[in-house]
Amino acid sequence: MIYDPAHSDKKENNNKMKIIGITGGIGSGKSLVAKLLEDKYNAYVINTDEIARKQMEPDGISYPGVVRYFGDEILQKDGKIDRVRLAQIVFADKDKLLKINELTHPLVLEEVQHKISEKRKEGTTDYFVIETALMIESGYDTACDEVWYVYAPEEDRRSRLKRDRNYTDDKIDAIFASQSKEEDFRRKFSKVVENDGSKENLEEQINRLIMSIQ
Ligand SMILES: CC(C)(COP(=O)(O)OP(=O)(O)OC[C@H]1O[C@@H](n2cnc3c(N)ncnc32)[C@H](O)[C@@H]1O)[C@@H](O)C(=O)NCCC(=O)NCCS
Ligand SMILES: Nc1ncnc2c1ncn2[C@@H]1O[C@H](COP(=O)(O)OP(=O)(O)OP(=O)(O)O)[C@@H](O)[C@H]1O
Repeated sequence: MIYDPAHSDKKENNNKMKIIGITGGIGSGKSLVAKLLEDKYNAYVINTDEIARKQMEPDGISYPGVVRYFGDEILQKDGKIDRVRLAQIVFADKDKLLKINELTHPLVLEEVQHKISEKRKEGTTDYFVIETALMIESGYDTACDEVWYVYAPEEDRRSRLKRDRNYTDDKIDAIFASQSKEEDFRRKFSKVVENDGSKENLEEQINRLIMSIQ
């Protein structure tokens, strides 16, 4: 069966807006899946990396707490947070990673919840999509009707990150080590998108998952 937005009953009743969490390790293809949902299924997508980034800008809500804890060594001359430096610190030290999570995730979750209410009120969105690598650590899944885990083999993710973002092997290793493992994701989330084939194959899986939503 193919999804047909014209016959979707969700448009008439904004309470039916479904909240889908898209998770998976770095470079697994979450953004690609989210983009497909946006383009074909009238979805509105938010990305928690982007929210966290905005909130850590000098006028952002988490900036004071992060700077208080990590000190001037993470600041650039212009007062902005030096993200390269901060990444070196948190991805090399588990306690510091936990600390940055503690300082940022509750504020990101608040913003996510605020956006959900806004979109419910507007009543024009069928699917509200929360894209995050940190579904398990952050508890964003508490806001979701269902969560899809996007899987891709580590070697594919590594080569995409090197090709598209110029990441080094060391940076990739540090981030892989800082995130939940495949078995953790599979244990927690039963709906899986296997992103180890073509884009067409990905589209078919997404169509099937959308059709399975009650
Ligand atoms: C460490 C920071 C400064 C690096 O910034 P940078 O611009 O280089 O990278 P970006 O934000 O795009 O993240 C790169 C990748 O790292 C991964 N990642 C980011 N934060 C975390 C984290 N806390 N734990 C594990 N992986 C993470 C994500 O998969 C992301 O795709 C930044 O990621 C950050 O502030 N992280 C802590 C806040 C956070 O957890 N944000 C993510 C979702 S709420
Ligand atoms: N099936 C695929 N075939 C080829 N390239 C792909 C495929 N899936 C994703 N990619 C590419 O791999 C890169 C990583 O994908 P994407 O940005 O969607 O991952 P992500 O999970 O959102 O990463 P992050 O955790 O950093 O947000 C992108 O450049 C994307 O275009």
